[in-house]
Amino acid sequence: MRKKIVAGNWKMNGTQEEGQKLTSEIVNMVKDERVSDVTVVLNPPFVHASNVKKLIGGVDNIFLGGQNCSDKASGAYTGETSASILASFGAAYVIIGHSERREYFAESNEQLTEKVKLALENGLIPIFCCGEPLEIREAGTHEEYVKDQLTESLFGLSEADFAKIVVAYEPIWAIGTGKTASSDQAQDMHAAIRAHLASKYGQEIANGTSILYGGSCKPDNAQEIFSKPDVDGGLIGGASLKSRDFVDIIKSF
Ligand SMILES: O=C(CO)COP(=O)(O)O
Repeated sequence: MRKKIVAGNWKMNGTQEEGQKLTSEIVNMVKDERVSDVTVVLNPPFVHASNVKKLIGGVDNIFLGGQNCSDKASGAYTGETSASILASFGAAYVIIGHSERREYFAESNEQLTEKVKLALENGLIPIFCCGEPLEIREAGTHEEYVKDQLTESLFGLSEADFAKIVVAYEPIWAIGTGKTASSDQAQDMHAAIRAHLASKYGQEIANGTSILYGGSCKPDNAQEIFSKPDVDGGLIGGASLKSRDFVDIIKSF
């Protein structure tokens, strides 16, 4: 059985007070409503790490994650946060290769490989993002595009390392646009991704890899998307900033 995961990506949102309120509300709802069969990951801006870690303290299925980490281990890289620093604050996951990082910070597939390696060396589980822009979807070459992203960043990993990776498919045209992929579009891509992983790492590892969908996932479409056989959860942006919506998405399996 693959792990079911719902991860909230707060992006660059939330004051200290807002982050604490949001986290407390999510923790209370998850406890009160006995949501225990889904792994929940909160990925706040780095400075929230201690507060969030403290607040999720007693709940077994809620974890702290980062939205990014450096491709360097340590040193004079002003403004960066390393995988080891993140791990020392109690993080268990880290998002790597989000399309906003690729686009606005020009992150290359090679740099993402370094980030993945450092995350793994420090005991963090990478949530590796892939996904195509609109023009690629319209040209009908989206499967090749996404497969290439995975091949270039991940296929140098050993089997043991690859088996720890979580993949998130986020079509760029669906992020923050209110335009979600249909559940069939998500399923088709997730199945293609799994087949691609199997071609390199074998069916058993591919079958054990959780593949999350991201892009305008909301309480009213999550159930339909999560019902698909190759969709193992979601990476949630906007709706992860509203505790009720986020927990309703978690409960959509
Ligand atoms: O980018 C996303 C999560 O990483 C998705 O964002 P939205 O849910 O706001 O579309």
